[in-house]
Amino acid sequence: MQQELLVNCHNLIKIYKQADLEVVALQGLDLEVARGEMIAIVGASGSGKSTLLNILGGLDEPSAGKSLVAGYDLARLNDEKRTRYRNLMIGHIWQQSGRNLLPDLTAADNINLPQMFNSVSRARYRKRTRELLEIVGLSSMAQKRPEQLSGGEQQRVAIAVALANQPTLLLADEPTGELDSVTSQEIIAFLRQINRAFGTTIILVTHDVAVASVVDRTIAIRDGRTSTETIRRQLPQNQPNNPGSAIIGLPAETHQETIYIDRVGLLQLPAYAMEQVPLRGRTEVCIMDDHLELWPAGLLSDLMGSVAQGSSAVIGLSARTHRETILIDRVGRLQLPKEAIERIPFAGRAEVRVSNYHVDLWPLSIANAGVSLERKEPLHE
Ligand SMILES: Nc1ncnc2c1ncn2[C@@H]1O[C@H](COP(=O)(O)OP(=O)(O)OP(=O)(O)O)[C@@H](O)[C@H]1O
Repeated sequence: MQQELLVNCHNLIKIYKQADLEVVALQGLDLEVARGEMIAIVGASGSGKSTLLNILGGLDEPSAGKSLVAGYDLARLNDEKRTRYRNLMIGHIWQQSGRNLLPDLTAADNINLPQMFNSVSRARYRKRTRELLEIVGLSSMAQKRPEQLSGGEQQRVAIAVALANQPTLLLADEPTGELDSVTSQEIIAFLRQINRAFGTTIILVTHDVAVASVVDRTIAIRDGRTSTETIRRQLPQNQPNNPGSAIIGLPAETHQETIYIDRVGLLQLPAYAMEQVPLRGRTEVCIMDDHLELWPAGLLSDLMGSVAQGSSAVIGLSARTHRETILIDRVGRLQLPKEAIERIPFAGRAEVRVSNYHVDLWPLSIANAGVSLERKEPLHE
């Protein structure tokens, strides 16, 4: 990742202890977020999304692992530093309006409050509140209490509250969970505008898969670990996606997934790859010069005829290509052969490309060459 990292978590672990019970909520999670990015975190209930957000927001302490945000080491904050971190660096938006806004205060006073806690002068916070109400399109609602506002308007005020102290990182935990789909889209689009206009880094937890088309990356968490990453890309027109492979069905703007590979080569293929290529049970791993190809076991021999007869120019494999058959389970989990991780420089992650008959894994450095991520320079206020 070329941009400055704002969030850098590695092997993050969170264990909750209750009486004699231990719940491992995060079990070795890796996450990197560049300054100015907007990413979504998705995952089943209980997968650890809120735990991660609470740690990043300084509301909870990690049990082990690296967790750095804007130079703050979240595992080593004393009370004073933690309060400063929460007040100055972080904006939080929750699903429930009651958690975002105080019901007895007007919209304007709700936005004033966090600034007053930060000892901002009255003149400055009133000016900032007026500006924020304008930004969220609610200037005329300044004196309304939350119950006098619609759900979408309440979340707009919540966004203004979260932005009050100009946070570096905005954390939104299911901010549209209680809204209808049209209002949800408006709020997500609005968060995107904030991200673009002010360069505020945003991490959004959501169940809404449509959000993937709005954010820069979507990271899926499974059982307290990062499992897949979907990057929204702009592929240049007329550029071959992958020389030497027939990638199917990728429009100019497409989603490609990056998966994580651990040190011993364990990985899980994304669901769509498993749906398109019948790899279940066993797969043949072909180690090419710069990437790996995973073929359904037996199919290659059928296509190439006898290996002893040489090579197939059509499918680009020579008889000398190193091949090995490995096991793969129903949900796409497998362990790459040692030789594969030694020969291909994955450095923990691979881009998945699905072809007609096979699934390819490319190291990011090679996969990214010539295919630029659609990113913008953050604007500062
Ligand atoms: N304070 C706590 N004490 C004990 N266990 C907890 C605590 N908070 C979370 N957990 C447990 O940690 C695991 C991860 O929970 P978390 O709330 O982070 O998941 P989630 O992905 O946000 O779920 P949801 O989508 O339902 O909000 C769960 O097993 C949960 O029961």
